[in-house]
Amino acid sequence: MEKRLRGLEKKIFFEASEAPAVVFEMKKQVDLFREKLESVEHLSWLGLFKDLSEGTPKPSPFYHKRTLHKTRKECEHVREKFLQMSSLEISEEVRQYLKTPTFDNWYDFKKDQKTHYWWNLELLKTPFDPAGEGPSQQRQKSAAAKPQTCVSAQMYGLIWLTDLRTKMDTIDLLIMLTSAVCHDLDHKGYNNAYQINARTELALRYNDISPLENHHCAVAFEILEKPQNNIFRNLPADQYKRIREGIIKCILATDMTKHNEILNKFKSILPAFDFTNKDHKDVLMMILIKVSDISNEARPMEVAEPWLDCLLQEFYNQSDVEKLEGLPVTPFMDRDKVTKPSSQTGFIRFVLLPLFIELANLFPCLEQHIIDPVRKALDYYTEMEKALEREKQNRAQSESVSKSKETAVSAQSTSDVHTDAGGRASKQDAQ
Ligand SMILES: Nc1nc2c(ncn2[C@@H]2O[C@@H]3COP(=O)(O)O[C@H]3[C@H]2O)c(=O)[nH]1
Ligand SMILES: [Zn+2]
Repeated sequence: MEKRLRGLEKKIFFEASEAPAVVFEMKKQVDLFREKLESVEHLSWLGLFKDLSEGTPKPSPFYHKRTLHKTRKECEHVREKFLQMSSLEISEEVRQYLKTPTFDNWYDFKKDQKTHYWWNLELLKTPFDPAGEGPSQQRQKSAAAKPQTCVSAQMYGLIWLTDLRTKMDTIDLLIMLTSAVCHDLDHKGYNNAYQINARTELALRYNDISPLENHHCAVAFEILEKPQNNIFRNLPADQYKRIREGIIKCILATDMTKHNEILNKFKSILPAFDFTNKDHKDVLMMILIKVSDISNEARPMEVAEPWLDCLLQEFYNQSDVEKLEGLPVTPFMDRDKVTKPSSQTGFIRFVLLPLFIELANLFPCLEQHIIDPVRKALDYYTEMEKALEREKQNRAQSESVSKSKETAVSAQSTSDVHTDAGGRASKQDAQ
């Protein structure tokens, strides 16, 4: 928003040489909004919260183009929180709740004494980074920060709902859960298309091949390389190799440009799906992380919608930056082309449902948990889309009515002038 405002301001300066009062008013509002984000602790998952007493420096406007490193003090602070949480006992009630796909990431867990530390989002802001100086999660700096919790919780829920513990090895489950936690580490808030078009450091490093996903994965292993972080350090080498291979496969599968390829592979093996076949299991693992990754609409509306608003902000922000930097504009992110309902009806019809339906072919029990809520969301956004369309038509109609009224009034006054002048002229002629 700030960038957009700065762009508009530049344009106005060019055209009017002085910015009108409304621009200053908007700037004031943006400052107030930023202040709120920086000072309200429960919004800290957005990554803008500043503990002013510690005097945290402001991120540079080009923070998304470089990698941030935590200071030792920040790392110690996170480690302390991590240790506090690790020693917390989780009640049976919470355990059961976490097995359902209704996880509410907006819930203020701080109010709930039973879950106070465990779900303190501070941990989830920096998963697996209790002591090292690994790169932080940049996406937390973007408005659309998606706490890794949602995806990990969805994966955990899916494992329980489908009773995967009886069908797959524990190692496979460990791979899926770890991948879910790490799948968006240090997300830049700008997608691969942007990375490639803007020739960012990541695109250069990974030769334009899934730059973000390669980065998320590399960051995960960079963190795990430190012995104090490495939760797999006691495993034999062959198992570690299998886990590393599995995590890389799962995280790379979250690149949405691979969506059709993976889904088609899954469809082709479905009729004879075999849980003892490694290739089949590998594809299923990729499908499960993909489902978890994009399953926001499977959550209750009051949980899903605020997250979607953040995602759209991220989209609009990227397309604004693309416009400002003269890069190709990603169409589904363009604020002039997409609205919330149009974005969702398209995404649900063409991406979500086709994927979820195939998974439910293998696990029919999922129908009620992930497909029914997504269909409801589709109805909701279809209605919203229609209402917006009606509103647009009404506005266009009333604008054209008022325009034709204006034309009629000006035509009338012109003809009055003419008649008046004509009248006087004929009077003069008579005289
Ligand atoms: N329009 C829309 N896109 C989504 C939704 N959920 C996930 N996505 C997209 O799917 C992508 C998955 O990877 P990312 O998290 O990087 O970015 C995500 C979004 O671009 C959704 O509900 N609506
Ligand atoms: Zn991602």
